[in-house]
Amino acid sequence: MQPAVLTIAGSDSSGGAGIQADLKTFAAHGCYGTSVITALTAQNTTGVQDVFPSSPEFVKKQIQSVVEDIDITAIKTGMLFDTDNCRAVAQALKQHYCSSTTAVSGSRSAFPPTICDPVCVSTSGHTLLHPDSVDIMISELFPMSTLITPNTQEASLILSHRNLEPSTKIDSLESMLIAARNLMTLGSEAVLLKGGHVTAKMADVDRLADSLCSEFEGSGNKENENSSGSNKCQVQVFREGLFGENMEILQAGYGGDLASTELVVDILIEKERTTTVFARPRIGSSSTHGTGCTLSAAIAANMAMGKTLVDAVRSATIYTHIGIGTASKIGHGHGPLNHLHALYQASVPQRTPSNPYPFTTLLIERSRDIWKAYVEHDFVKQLGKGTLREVCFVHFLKQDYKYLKYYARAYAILAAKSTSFTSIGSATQTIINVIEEIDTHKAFCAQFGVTEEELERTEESRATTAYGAWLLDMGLQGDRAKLLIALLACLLGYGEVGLWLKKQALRPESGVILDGNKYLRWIEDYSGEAYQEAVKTGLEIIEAQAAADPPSPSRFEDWCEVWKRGTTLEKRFWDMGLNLEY
Ligand SMILES: Cc1ncc(COP(=O)(O)O)c(N)n1
Repeated sequence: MQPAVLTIAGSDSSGGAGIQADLKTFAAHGCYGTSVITALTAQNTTGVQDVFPSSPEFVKKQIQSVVEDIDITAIKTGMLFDTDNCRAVAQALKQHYCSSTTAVSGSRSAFPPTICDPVCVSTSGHTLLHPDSVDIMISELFPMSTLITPNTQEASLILSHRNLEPSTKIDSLESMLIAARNLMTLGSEAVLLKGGHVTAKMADVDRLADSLCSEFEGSGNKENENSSGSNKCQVQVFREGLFGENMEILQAGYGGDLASTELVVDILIEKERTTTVFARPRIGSSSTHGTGCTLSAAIAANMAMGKTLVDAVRSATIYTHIGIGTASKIGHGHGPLNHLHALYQASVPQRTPSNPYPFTTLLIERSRDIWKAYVEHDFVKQLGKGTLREVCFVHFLKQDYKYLKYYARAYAILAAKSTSFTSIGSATQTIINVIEEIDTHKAFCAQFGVTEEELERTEESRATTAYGAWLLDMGLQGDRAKLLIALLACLLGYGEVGLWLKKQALRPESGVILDGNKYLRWIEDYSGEAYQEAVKTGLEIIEAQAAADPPSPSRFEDWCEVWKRGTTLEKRFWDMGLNLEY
């Protein structure tokens, strides 16, 4: 299925914004792009040199030609330039979509999802919509729009035309929320207010989420990727490419100041009580020409593919973010984004100072539930409280001893698949580390009355064999990256568990106690410097691999499956520990 999507916008001769950005974005999403040109611009990355508008009659004709022949699944509008063209667009669309006998005349439900990007002024400061046309755009186009997507400057301009607050500067998340709510009164079904020009930090996002939740009588849920079950209100916060829950291990490796990371935040309001906040790290780049066009085109394409509005906006913000992050320098001014990144590589954000582990963050985010089930397993909690039955711990230790043999052998395969002395060396070093870890194991076991002979004689449990054999299989399948990811779930998970337990111990209500805990040494080992250093090295290797050879979307999906499987097998290993299953 290749849904047809229509853009009604201006042409950008430099190819970064307008019609050209839209068509590339549609293509990148697997949609068939059609276009109605409202104006030609003589434009490049340094500015707009001239504009030559299409006549309103010709705009209407183009729309009729397209919609009478092709079944359009979503529409986006961009630069409309003047009052006559705004009217022409509204009339032609109404004429087609509201004249059919089945359509409720004039009602928005007659239209395909319609995204209105109220383009008013170019980034370079050139007028793209006559100031006296703003009123017509509001009265004619907003009521037929599923979503409008102004930036803060456009929002100020639009609101000032209706004497609504804040008519001047929108420079904080609080003023963005007020503006977005006021924009909701202008007739569109939903509003996405883009905060690219607003400076925000993590604490600002938390404060906004808290105030939204308390405003809605605490029935909202500000957890990442969760929504409240109540249909009365919904508050969601998406933090993309930023460390979230159960990512102690990534934050520890980061070593910077997360609180000072500059974020870009967009606010989506669908209904009075349905608000979604999208936050991501700001990329310091001059390749931002056409960002607004690209975002609205991506939302339209995602909706044409059947996504809900929230999902469409979420993936469009990620698509656009990666487009900025992977852009090549083109032209002498504000260059275009890389619209086609999704065709060649998966949507993995670039490494930045605020997140040096974007690939790993994405892997964890993609299978967050399994990861949480693994690192916050009952076995781990009981171990932290010191209530874990000794027989379970000993059983686990014996099986872990068996497992580590597979683990070391898998690293030997990794060494064989490595082509530089550095990578051969680091795989070999891990084998040496594992052998040293075995000594710790033996010492532990001795402490619990288990001799080395008994360890060797232990029968392997099914969970151990399944996990170990799978690791070796991943090694034999060919892709070095796949093997690295297969090994990562273990390396990272134990580091996370060590740090998580240490953190829990600071919260008396968690019940985790380190003083007098008979498993303290285990916790100390995995939260200790040596193990954490090994984790850091592992993270560096996997991130370097992903950055040096960015995966295609399908290869990335394969990798996600490997990660998910590894995490599941780890979780089953704890299950086995608790249930003493052989
Ligand atoms: C044809 C056309 N449409 C839209 C924009 C806005 O894009 P930007 O805000 O990046 O200048 C533009 N410059 N040209």
